[in-house]
Amino acid sequence: MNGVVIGGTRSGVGKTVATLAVVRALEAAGHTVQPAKAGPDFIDPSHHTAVVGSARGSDDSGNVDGERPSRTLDVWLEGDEGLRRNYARGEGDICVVEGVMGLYDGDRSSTAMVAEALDLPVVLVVDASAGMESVAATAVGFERYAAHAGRDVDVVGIVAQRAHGGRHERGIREALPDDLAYFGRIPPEPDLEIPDRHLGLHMGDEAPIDLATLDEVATHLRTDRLIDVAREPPAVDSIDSGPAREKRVAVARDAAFRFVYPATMERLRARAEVVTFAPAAGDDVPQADGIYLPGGYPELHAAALADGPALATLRDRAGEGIPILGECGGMMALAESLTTVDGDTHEMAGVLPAAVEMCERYQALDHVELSACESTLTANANDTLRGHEFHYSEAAVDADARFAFDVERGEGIDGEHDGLTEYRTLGTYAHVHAESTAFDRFIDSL
Ligand SMILES: NC(=O)CC[C@H](N)C(=O)O
Repeated sequence: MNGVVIGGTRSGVGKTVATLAVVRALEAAGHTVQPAKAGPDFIDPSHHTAVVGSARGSDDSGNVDGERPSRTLDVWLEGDEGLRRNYARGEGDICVVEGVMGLYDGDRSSTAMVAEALDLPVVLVVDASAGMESVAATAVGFERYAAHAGRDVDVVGIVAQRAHGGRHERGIREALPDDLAYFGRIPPEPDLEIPDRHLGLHMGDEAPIDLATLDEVATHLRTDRLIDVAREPPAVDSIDSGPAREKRVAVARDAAFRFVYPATMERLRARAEVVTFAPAAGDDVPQADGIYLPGGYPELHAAALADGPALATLRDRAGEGIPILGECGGMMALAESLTTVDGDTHEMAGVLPAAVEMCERYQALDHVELSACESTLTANANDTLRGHEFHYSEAAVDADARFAFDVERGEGIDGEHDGLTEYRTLGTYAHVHAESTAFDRFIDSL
């Protein structure tokens, strides 16, 4: 599958809107598009997933999987090879990879590193709201910087963000040197701003960009030129992740439990039967050999969760020794209680000895690395796991709480540890990626 990377000159330049418009423009030209996102984020991919194909986001019955979910490409979490394997499992004839921050920013998994690992060309999104010839100068700088820094980054052209047509656009285009293509513009348009994720944590289907507006914007993009520059990454061998087992894993999937990397679902499905259920919509937990509760927004559905049957069933299953893995929001549902920012406290499953409280600001947002102090559901003793943490809550744990992981990098639950354990239940603030060994170990433990 050919691909392009949409990189930005900085955070907040409008990469997400440019990416969504590129996706729509390519679809309008008859292509099947696989969206992807550099970095570990769950929010931007949800915006991609919501505009791709016929997918129009979720309803509360728990349908949160779009037709072609956006893939998470993170060099630090997956390694170069893992990243290429993940990319290769995408579907479509062209992959559009949205970058993270400014093109060269980030020392663990920058957009430049993702583009290098996949050998994909970079289309640079440059803010044109207050410039014309200087837009071209900026692009030349980003292109030349690669050689200066000894990087294998191929900036092939620009999308001018917040550019008017006519004289403005012409001025930008004519100032570009021959080796930088003009891929079109995003007009200045207030309706295209996505509400700040840090305040409201808007997912793609909760704050959708109006599709008609997006499609109008897409008409200003030069898809023919994008198709010309798109390239295919180096080939990879698929890895054998272990034999399929006659086991069944129940995965919570609804508006409360929605932070799942597509690669994780694929990995689980490759080795076990996966059944999904929607606890926030009143589903009970299906019969299964193991249960996975991904992260999400249990705090927004705390009353529905507390009223439904799933939490009590989780408590019973945990006591029976069924392996249960909860990540961040999933761990919160396994805790004793969850207090929202309004001060309401809801009883949760009561499996893990922690009282979780939502805070006004995010408490952690970064890559994490954990080392296992004991053999646990997702790791053997001394294994290291890489993941991502992003949450507004904090967890107050009982004095005799048992942790399975030391935190080598990141915050974990108390700054030093992650992985609360009781019975065969494990709850982490870390979300681990399927290219780590965690999910294979989980399947092996069933
Ligand atoms: N990453 C997550 O699962 C987030 C959980 C929850 N919404 C919080 O902010 O704490």
